[in-house]
Amino acid sequence: MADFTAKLVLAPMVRIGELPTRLLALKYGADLVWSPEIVDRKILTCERVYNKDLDTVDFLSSKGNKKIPGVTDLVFRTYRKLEKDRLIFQMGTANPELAVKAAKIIVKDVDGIDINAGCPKHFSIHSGMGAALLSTPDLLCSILTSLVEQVGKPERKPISVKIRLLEEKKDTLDLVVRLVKTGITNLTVHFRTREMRNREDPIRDYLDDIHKICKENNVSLIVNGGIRNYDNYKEIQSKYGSDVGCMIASAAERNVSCFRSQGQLNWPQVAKDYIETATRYNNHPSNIKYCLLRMVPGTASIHPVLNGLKESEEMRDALINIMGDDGEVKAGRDDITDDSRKRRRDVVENVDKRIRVNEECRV
Ligand SMILES: Cc1cc2nc3c(=O)[nH]c(=O)nc-3n(C[C@H](O)[C@H](O)[C@H](O)COP(=O)(O)O)c2cc1C
Repeated sequence: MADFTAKLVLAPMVRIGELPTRLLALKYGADLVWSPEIVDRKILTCERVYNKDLDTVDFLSSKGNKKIPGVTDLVFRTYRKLEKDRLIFQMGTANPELAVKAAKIIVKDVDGIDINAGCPKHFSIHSGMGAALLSTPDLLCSILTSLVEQVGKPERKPISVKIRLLEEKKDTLDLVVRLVKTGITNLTVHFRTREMRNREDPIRDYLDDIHKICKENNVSLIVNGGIRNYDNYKEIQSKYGSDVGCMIASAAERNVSCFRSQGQLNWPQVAKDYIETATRYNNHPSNIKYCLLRMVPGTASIHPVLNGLKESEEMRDALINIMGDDGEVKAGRDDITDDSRKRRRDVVENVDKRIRVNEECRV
């Protein structure tokens, strides 16, 4: 059974936390990785398929993907050989019965089920999910106890929850006291309130109180919010206790090697590693592009090159053959094929055109 105590983990992140990012996070030193949030109703439309070409387990939706019509029906993919014992599946739900039904579909292929009770986005809260559950603690506790009794115990898999701070300390502590009695194994607290943005400093004023309640009830605590890298994780542990875990989101979105105890790698190296992993596991090109454009700084000359590409192989070519180790577009490479040279010329011309247009706009 996955143990959360004192672990350094990759946060759940919609779109970012697909298989390639999770595998890289594990490679670079994360102890556990969270899937992006997937809502119960979506899981209920899925069929489990073993993908023998990739050796992955895929969950395919019979309803397709509304955002990219006709393009993909892949909802979730896991590579058990590397993720086994380390993958926590995050679910969005506002209904105990649906949560249990959905969890039963997925539970054998993951190592824990986490409930999202912290997302402040409209799509979550308008249907009572995410941070809306902080205002309906009876419902949240009933979801958690149902999952613990009907899925966690029979399948021997941990059930956990991720929350944010409430406006008042007392309300937050009252909620924590209730949550730790539901049978959950771990509590993750994003130490910001629902109204706070990620760029604001987290509030850790009563982390000790939350930690004490967790400890007394044998529930592990993972601290989230503003943690940038491995050294930060060690600082948090030395300040708040060696049994405290840490979860990283935004910093891993920018550079997933932040989990390395030896210090993070430079972004071009990580981007190359990412594209190799993403193409190997046949990740969707639009998702590859989305993730790459978050890790490649907007000031790097390869950024507009990537921005102009659609196919995975083109992005791979751009990062492996066109970009130098410094993250800039290389000049004068003669060891590349005619095809990639032509494509390179096209994209470089494209960049030149964009630069010219930008400069003309500034005048
Ligand atoms: C791109 C992105 C997607 C996110 N998606 C989710 C999600 O699916 N579920 C969730 O509980 N939180 C989600 N979050 C919130 C993070 O898990 C985390 O709580 C928050 O970013 C604070 O951590 P940080 O300061 O390390 O960024 C997301 C954050 C980002 C940046």
